Amino acid sequence: MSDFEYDLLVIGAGPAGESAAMAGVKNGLRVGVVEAHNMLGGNCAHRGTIPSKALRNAVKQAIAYHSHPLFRHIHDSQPLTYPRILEAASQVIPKQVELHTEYFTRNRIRVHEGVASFLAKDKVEVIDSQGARDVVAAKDILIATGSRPYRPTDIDFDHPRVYDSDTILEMKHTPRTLIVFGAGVIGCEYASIFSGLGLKVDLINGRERLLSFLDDEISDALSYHLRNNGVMVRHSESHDRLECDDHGVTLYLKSGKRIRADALLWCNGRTGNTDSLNLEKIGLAANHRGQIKVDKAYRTEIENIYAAGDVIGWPSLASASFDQGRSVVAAIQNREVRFVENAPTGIYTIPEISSVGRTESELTAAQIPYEVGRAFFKDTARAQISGEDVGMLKILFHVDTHEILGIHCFGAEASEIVHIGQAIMQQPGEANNISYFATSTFNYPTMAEAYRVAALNGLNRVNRR
Ligand SMILES: Cc1cc2nc3c(=O)[nH]c(=O)nc-3n(C[C@H](O)[C@H](O)[C@H](O)COP(=O)(O)OP(=O)(O)OC[C@H]3O[C@@H](n4cnc5c(N)ncnc54)[C@H](O)[C@@H]3O)c2cc1C
Ligand SMILES: NC(=O)c1ccc[n+]([C@@H]2O[C@H](COP(=O)([O-])OP(=O)(O)OC[C@H]3O[C@@H](n4cnc5c(N)ncnc54)[C@H](O)[C@@H]3O)[C@@H](O)[C@H]2O)c1
Repeated sequence: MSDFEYDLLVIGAGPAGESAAMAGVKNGLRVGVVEAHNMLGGNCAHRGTIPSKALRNAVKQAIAYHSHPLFRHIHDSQPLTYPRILEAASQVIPKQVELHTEYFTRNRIRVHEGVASFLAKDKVEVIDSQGARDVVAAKDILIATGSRPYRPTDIDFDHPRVYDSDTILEMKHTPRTLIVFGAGVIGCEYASIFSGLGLKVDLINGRERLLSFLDDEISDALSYHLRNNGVMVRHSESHDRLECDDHGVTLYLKSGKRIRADALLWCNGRTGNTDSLNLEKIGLAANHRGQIKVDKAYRTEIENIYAAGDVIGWPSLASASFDQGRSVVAAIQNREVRFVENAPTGIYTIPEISSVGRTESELTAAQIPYEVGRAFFKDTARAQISGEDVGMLKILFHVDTHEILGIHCFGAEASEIVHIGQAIMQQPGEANNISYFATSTFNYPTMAEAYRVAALNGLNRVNRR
């Protein structure tokens, strides 16, 4: 017996779950959603993408204000504290919740508030915070439960000076020094935020270079600018132990180094939210990172159960999750499914980074002859006017066909700028050609000018051969 019945039941109302629910309703399915949190938006809106981007924006505005000659005469006696920027940044969350709630209301999608766990392949129970229980049945079920920070057992996350990317959003003071352990995307973004706020930051990287999936030149630029902004980047390190006391933390690294700071932000990895789902009941297992394996139609090993978003692991992006959710509905309805790959990267460090397509190292390894066209932001009128002149756009293209193979950018608005190139790169056949940028007229002054400069730079190099 069940209390509710649907065509599609979505567990989790983050980007993957929400987009699947919307696509389901628009395509004629009866859709129900289960969400453990008492507000919509998922971890994306409450703990991940949105708060971290809002924090960064607040810090960037403060940096611009303090460094702009126009405001130099204004003396702000109040120091900029973390709680102050957190308060400013937090204002976006209720707006996000309102937006997401409106989507569900307008599309008349019922949201069951509570934690879902499987009773059978087509049935889940939902227990709410008061202990009330509903049984919900559906032909197809999507697991879109997202992820949370990975917490190794030897780190005391209950200590008031130890944070992860969730609890840092509750920090009530402004440390003077901070260790950011883990230099993945989250670690690099938070290192930028806190160094922008004036903290002395030690960024501990387990690998030999920062964000090694990036083009080497961009990764090197990030290291340079983080260091330039006061971040001490330490590569190839791993932790031995962490000692905490009333005044701070001491991190002992396996290399023998000992680093002392007022607080530690642990940013090393994420775990899929699968432990509450009772997957054993239906014969489904998650891997050691709590992630569920899917095929290219986002189907798990059980035919009517799908998974999307962070719970399936790579690429673990809100951008990809939105598209994966829609793809799940296409799969359920036997329409053509887009497996989401080649998502651009948009990394909100200071400076910002974005790229799409292949890197120089990948093209070299694949023995594809390419040429490089570069434009430096300092040489564009728009960047000179805005004063944000740190940055570069780099276009990689095939030396014979001029097909664009990769676009790599760092500097202000890089994550927007990359889309101009992406649009051309995704054109079929010969329409994907760097000459587009040399033969089109762009608004001036804009950052699109960088594409023209980079294209001409690259084509001139080919013509010199
Ligand atoms: C600090 C940080 C910054 C980030 N920045 C970016 C960025 O700039 N750009 C980008 O593209 N991505 C970014 N990401 C990644 C992005 O936030 C995630 O990829 C995205 O949120 C994943 O969406 P999702 O739908 O899988 O789930 P989530 O957003 O994780 O939501 C899952 C939902 O499922 C619910 N849930 C879990 N278990 C159950 C259960 N058993 N029953 C009912 N409900 C349940 C949870 O309450 C939650 O609301 C960032 C992540 C972090 C942590
Ligand atoms: N701007 C953005 O696009 C943005 C911003 C922040 C986060 N994110 C997404 O969030 C995800 C997580 O970011 P991140 O910085 O934590 O790291 P990451 O994926 O780079 O992981 C950091 C380190 O932790 C290890 N690790 C990961 N999960 C683990 C687990 N469960 N157990 C043990 N070790 C584990 C990894 O091997 C790696 O060495 C990324 O995949 C990223 O796509 C994106």
